[in-house]
Amino acid sequence: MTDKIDPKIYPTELYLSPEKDELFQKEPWPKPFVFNEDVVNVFDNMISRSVPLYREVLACAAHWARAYYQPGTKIIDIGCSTGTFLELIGRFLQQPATLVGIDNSSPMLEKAREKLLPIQQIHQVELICDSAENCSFENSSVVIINYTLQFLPLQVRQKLLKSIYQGLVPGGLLFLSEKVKSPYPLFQETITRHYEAFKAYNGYAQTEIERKKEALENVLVPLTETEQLQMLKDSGFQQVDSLIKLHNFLSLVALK
Ligand SMILES: C[S@@+](CC[C@H](N)C(=O)[O-])C[C@H]1O[C@@H](n2cnc3c(N)ncnc32)[C@H](O)[C@@H]1O
Ligand SMILES: O=C(O)C(=O)C[C@]1(C(=O)O)C=C[C@@H](O)C=C1
Repeated sequence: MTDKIDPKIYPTELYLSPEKDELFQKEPWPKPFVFNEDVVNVFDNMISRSVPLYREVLACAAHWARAYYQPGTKIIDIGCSTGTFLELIGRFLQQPATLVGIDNSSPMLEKAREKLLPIQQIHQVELICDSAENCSFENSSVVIINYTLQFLPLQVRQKLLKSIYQGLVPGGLLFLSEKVKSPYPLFQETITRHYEAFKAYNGYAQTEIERKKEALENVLVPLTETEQLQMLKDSGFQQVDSLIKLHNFLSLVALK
């Protein structure tokens, strides 16, 4: 017999701060793009208006995290930003756990600390202000890395994925979301236009879209989906699958 279907397994309510992202409307805007205090103050609004299916991706990550979490191990969110995923999984998990957030931006972690106060009554929460490359992932059964690997230097990405693989317990899960690019220039052009229309639909003016695109050049460096999959396989993950893709944003799962 299959388990009873739990409607609560489909969480969609995220704890997002309402401050509107108007950063690229006037000088000075963050160029090159950086996760400084100005960005942090509007980050929840920025990411939820800039990443297609952001809510669905986090809900999906929470579902997979709950399914693969092993008692006595850690759930680690790399590039946890303001703690939105950790807050969601904290509400959603059925047993107390150790939830670890890693981010190298201290203003991000200040926001996260505030957001995560309520769930600390149930879970042990650890926030680490450091570069992911310097961290250990030992005794983790779930590692989430959403929209963060894309900001790391190319030569560091594979090393980080290998270190995550080493730290995961057997049966542990990696959930990875990234901005990707098409290997075909014509498709890339069409996808970009559609993505920019998505941003415009979410209230960004053309100038804001163009300024941010310029600010992100050489800061956010996307790979192709094939390259992402290969990197995961080369890091030791043998069972890798894609879950969500819209425009140039992709979510994958990989099992140890
Ligand atoms: C786009 S945000 C991630 C969004 C978040 N995962 C979410 O789903 O809401 C990228 C985050 O990665 C952090 N970051 C960038 N480089 C990092 C590194 N080398 N180590 C740790 N965190 C890093 C940034 O400070 C930022 O908070
Ligand atoms: O690619 C873009 O234009 C985006 O705005 C995407 C993106 C991301 O994927 O992280 C870039 C920077 C911010 O962190 C929020 C969203």
